Amino acid sequence: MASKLVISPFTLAYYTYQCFHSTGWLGPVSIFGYFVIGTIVNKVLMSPIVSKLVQQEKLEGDFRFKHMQIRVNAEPAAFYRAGRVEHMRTNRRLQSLLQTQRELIGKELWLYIGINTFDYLGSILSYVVIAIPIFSGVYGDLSPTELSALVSKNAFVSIYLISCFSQLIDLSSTVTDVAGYTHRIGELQETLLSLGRRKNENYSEAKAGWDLDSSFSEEDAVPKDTAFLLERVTLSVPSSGKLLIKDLSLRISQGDSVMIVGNTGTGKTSLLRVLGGLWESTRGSIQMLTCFGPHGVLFLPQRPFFTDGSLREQVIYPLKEIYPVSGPADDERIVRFLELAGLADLLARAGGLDEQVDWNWYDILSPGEMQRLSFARLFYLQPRYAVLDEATSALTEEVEHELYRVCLQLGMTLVSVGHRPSLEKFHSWILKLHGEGRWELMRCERMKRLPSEEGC
Ligand SMILES: Nc1ncnc2c1ncn2[C@@H]1O[C@H](COP(=O)(O)OP(=O)(O)OP(=O)(O)O)[C@@H](O)[C@H]1O
Repeated sequence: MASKLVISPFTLAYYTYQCFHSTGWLGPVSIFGYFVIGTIVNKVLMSPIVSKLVQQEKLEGDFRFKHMQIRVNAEPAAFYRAGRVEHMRTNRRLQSLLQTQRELIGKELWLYIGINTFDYLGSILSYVVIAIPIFSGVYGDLSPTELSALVSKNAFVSIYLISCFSQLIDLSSTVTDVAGYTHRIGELQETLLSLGRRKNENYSEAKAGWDLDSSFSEEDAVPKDTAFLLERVTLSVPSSGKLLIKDLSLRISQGDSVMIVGNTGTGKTSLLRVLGGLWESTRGSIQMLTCFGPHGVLFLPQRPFFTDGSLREQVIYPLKEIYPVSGPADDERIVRFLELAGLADLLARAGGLDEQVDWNWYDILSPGEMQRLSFARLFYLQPRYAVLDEATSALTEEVEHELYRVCLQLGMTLVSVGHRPSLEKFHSWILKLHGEGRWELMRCERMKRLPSEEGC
């Protein structure tokens, strides 16, 4: 397509000149007029195709997403006996995709008819251009031999000029495809750019990336052993504006583990999202003063996350390579942490640390095992601060006790969201969220209540 577009202006200019030379002004003017009409008709036929193509791409994405959703949730859907309803819903998406594809084909049909008609009439036009001067007597004084030589020369030039235009018109179908895809990609880019521009001014993060030796300058007023500093933070749900926390001031420092409690929907996970910089606070400032990563801050989300790959890759995630050095020492550490997490048998099930398994980790692990594996990862990465969002909800109190004990033994300061009172003993502070912006901060051992305005 690009080569045709680049070469076309030169061939058009050359054959326009040749055509003018052979047939006078009548030839080029009628051919150019024909091209203008063809372009207008094509434009009218192309416009609805672009928007249909964008719609088709969106529906195709929705259908693939639904397909993936069923694959991932096949077991829960089977427990609900939801085969029929899921089949109906998936079918509905497929039908709407097929309907759009049919409409697209219908519109493309008219475009193809337009293109072919233009090609067909173009070849007739070339003979009309040649015939007019002959029948109007311009070449009346030529002998039949001279006339046939002239006709053959003129025919070549005008046919070639029309064919140059036809090639441009033939590009219409390719142009509509490119325009549709470009439009869709443009929409994605605009969304990403607007997200990038909406810089979170209330949030600052210590050196991005996995900085293992991060430290702060001496002049820094905040002690080096502080992970988060929140000043009068107000937090609302972005989509609905529902107020969750109002004017929260909090400092989370080394050794001062905090447990966040509260009813369902009061904003516990949302507060962690704000700490992690995923959500913006409505007001106030949040500083993450310790870098993210091993020896820094690590988040354990409510839903465990596993990647594809070997058991080792699950444990060291999100490190790409084995840190600090590959080899038996690292293998021993991983095995020891798997044992501490209560997953000694997993090594045999996976066929070793580096066996490339062909299963989906979500399918072969129970919810409790997933949480245990997440803890094995935490033990391996050994952050200074671990932010745990209901990370032991599928485990018994005894197992929970053991895992938390190991975390503290490894020197981690914890920020946990949890519901069980048995967790309190691992924390120095309890932040209780009451909803609608209200909260209270309590010292854990003595449960000394502090007024909302004071920080930790
Ligand atoms: N991605 C989201 N988009 C819009 N609203 C959300 C989103 N996630 C949570 N919410 C809403 O924000 C409010 C707080 O949710 P959050 O997950 O923080 O509650 P929680 O206290 O952690 O609850 P739970 O104890 O059930 O985990 C809820 O009303 C919830 O519906």
